[in-house]
Amino acid sequence: MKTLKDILYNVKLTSVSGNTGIEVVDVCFDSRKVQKGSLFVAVKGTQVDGHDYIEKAIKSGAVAVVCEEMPLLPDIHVTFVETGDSAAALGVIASNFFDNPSKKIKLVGITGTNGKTTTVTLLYSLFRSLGYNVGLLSTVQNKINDEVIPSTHTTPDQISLNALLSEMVKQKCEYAFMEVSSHAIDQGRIAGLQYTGAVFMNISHDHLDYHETFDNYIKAKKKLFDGLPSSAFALVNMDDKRGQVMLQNTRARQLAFGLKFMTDYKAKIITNSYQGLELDINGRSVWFRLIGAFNAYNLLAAYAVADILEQDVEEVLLMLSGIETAPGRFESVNADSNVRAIVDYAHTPDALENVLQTIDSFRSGNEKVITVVGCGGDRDKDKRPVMASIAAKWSDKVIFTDDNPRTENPDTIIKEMMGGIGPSMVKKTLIIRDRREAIKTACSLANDEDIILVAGKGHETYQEINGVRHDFDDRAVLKEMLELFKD
Ligand SMILES: CC(=O)N[C@H]1[C@@H](OP(=O)(O)OP(=O)(O)OC[C@H]2O[C@@H](n3ccc(=O)[nH]c3=O)[C@H](O)[C@@H]2O)O[C@H](CO)[C@@H](O)[C@@H]1O[C@H](C)C(=O)N[C@@H](C)C(=O)N[C@H](CCC(=O)O)C(=O)O
Ligand SMILES: Nc1ncnc2c1ncn2[C@@H]1O[C@H](COP(=O)(O)OP(=O)(O)OP(=O)(O)O)[C@@H](O)[C@H]1O
Ligand SMILES: N[C@H](CCC[C@H](N)C(=O)O)C(=O)O
Ligand SMILES: [Mg+2]
Repeated sequence: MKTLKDILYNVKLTSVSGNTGIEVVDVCFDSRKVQKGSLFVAVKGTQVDGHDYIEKAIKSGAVAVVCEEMPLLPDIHVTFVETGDSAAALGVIASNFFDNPSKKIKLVGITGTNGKTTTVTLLYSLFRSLGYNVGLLSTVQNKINDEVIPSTHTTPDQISLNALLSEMVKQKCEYAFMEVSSHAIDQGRIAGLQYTGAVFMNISHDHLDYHETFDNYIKAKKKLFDGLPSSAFALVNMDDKRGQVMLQNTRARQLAFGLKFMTDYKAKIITNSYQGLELDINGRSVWFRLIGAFNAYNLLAAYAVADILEQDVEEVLLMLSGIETAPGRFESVNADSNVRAIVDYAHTPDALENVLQTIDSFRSGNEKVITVVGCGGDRDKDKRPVMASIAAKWSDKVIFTDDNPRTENPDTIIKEMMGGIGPSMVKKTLIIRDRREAIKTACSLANDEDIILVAGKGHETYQEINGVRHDFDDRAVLKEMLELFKD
């Protein structure tokens, strides 16, 4: 059992009222989860202010409260701790509560608009095949060795994150590879963690609903590198013009990778086809199973991390060359059909353009490209017309459909997408809101050798409408429809 004093170690406090020697059984930032003996941390959120729930938390048994403003609550005999930043304090508290697991494992964080899941998944698989005990924290799933723990976020909250890392330590994991989202950095979810290294993949248009400006989005990502200790490494993609920006204020050892300039880790694409990628990496030529030029960056980043972590590079390349793509990332759907069908998680303009350009570069004759795509509700609205225009530009036929409308009116989302469709592109555009019907239509329109891309949901197995997740899997529906329309 820990005392409040133990778990406040290294937390920046502005004042304390009450006894810090009391025992704390649990740490909560949600009043609804408080039990007798909990510490409640009041965090200001995007929807509500956790400070409004302090009284409720105390009624439910909280023995101590961490907050940014002392509430005016008379006759309440709990300990109050004031801090300038509750979310950051929660990170440090959660680390202390779980005995600082990030100091007992080699933790590597990967950030970037696109490529995080792919790269952490490559690293997880690579280090497993090299014989290590490994943890994974990703959008698709969390893993502790071979055990799968479903993930709710790309980067979990402070408590879930440290609980997972602590379990990884218990299961003797030597390495943990985690995705670090910009939301997580901004919300203090990674505060208090000790990284062995961090990787920057790229930055492009996304999440402006949350960060409001692109500059804020860059600054959020940079904070990961600014917070690294001098013992860590900071590895950045030099082909992205913000790679250098990430390194500006870091104390960590600086390393770079890229395809365009001479850097520490350099790759050249020799062959890029549906069979995979042949790359020259630092002078060695190797075939990989992943498809698309963008995946050269993910493979190169994984290789660089493995080398920095002092793995045998020959063995690393051998193992990496056998690893499959992450679920829902340029995943081919195999059906008894002559149509080529791909499911991809492209939900940003850059990702969609990369995937469609890749498909375009593989065309050898008159095969048509049919794209089914939508944009998520309660997310960046500005990317909608841009994604629509990219989809139409690179496709012969494009079908706009629903993708997790959440609490928004799906017709409004599609209307905003249509804002990116000029008169010359209207005739190749169809609107079929029901995603199953949209995929069915794409399959009915496709002839032998044509290519169908279903973009935006990748590994997701649901369609979220008004808080309810209805079962839906692009891969399963696509397979079913391809078989329905096969010759
Ligand atoms: C917009 C956003 O990021 N929201 C995250 C945020 O919630 P919030 O700030 O909206 O919280 P809030 O509802 O305002 O509540 C504020 C505080 O009051 C507390 N509260 C609230 C109600 C109550 O009755 N009692 C109570 O104590 C809450 O527990 C919270 O501490 O903090 C919560 C706890 O960490 C997250 O679960 C939640 O993620 C929501 C569900 C979400 O959808 N987030 C997405 C956008 C996200 O984080 N995505 C990134 C990946 C993006 C990408 O890279 O593509 C991710 O890392 O997953
Ligand atoms: N290095 C890359 N550069 C640009 N686009 C990429 C890259 N890697 C993958 N993509 C595209 O982005 C999509 C998402 O990839 P991935 O899931 O690896 O990214 P992510 O950063 O984890 O995304 P999220 O923010 O949703 O967690 C892929 O399906 C592909 O279309
Ligand atoms: N991590 C991203 C995932 C987007 C996936 C897409 N299917 C959507 O729902 O918009 C987000 O939460 O913004
Ligand atoms: Mg991800």
